[in-house]
Amino acid sequence: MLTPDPFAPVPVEVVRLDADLPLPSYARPGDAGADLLTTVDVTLAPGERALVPTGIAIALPDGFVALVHPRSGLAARHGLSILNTPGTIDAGYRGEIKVLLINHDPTEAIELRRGDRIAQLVIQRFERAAFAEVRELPASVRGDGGYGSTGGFGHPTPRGDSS
Ligand SMILES: O=c1ccn([C@H]2C[C@H](O)[C@@H](COP(=O)(O)OP(=O)(O)OP(=O)(O)O)O2)c(=O)[nH]1
Ligand SMILES: [Mg+2]
Repeated sequence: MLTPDPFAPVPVEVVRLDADLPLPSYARPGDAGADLLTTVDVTLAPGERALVPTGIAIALPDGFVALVHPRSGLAARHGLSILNTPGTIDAGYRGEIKVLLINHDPTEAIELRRGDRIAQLVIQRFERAAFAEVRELPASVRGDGGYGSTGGFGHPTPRGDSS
């Protein structure tokens, strides 16, 4: 039986605004994230953020979104993250993809060089909601409990006992 290829690639048109740097690419087969590069040298002091250009602009098919995620290795080793993680690239956006990097390390600056891999782009399908106003929402087990209503690190506390 023919099974559909779950990894059939989604066609995405790309313009290289910086012709000397390569297209985004997947480091390993099956990876979800294609690495994005910085086109500029940038130094981030502890706590500092910067909007960093990647040199690419894309056109996603309708019904798809690209999400800009941090790279875990840079986060673990250097404290580098993305302030608005994940960044949302709308299908209709034709401008340069930029990454809002932030240095969470309390003491060390982070030095990035042009061509360094700073983030990864995950392409997904998404749903659009048809918002329908109602007077009252249907009942649910959770109700309006949130923000730790099930307890802390341990097992969830029984319902009605959030102390
Ligand atoms: O990390 C990001 C996030 C966004 N964008 C671009 C693509 C996206 O389609 C557009 C708008 O992003 P968003 O909707 O998150 O920002 P906003 O503050 O709501 O801006 P707008 O009013 O333009 O929607 O900016 C990036 O290049 N990088
Ligand atoms: Mg917006």
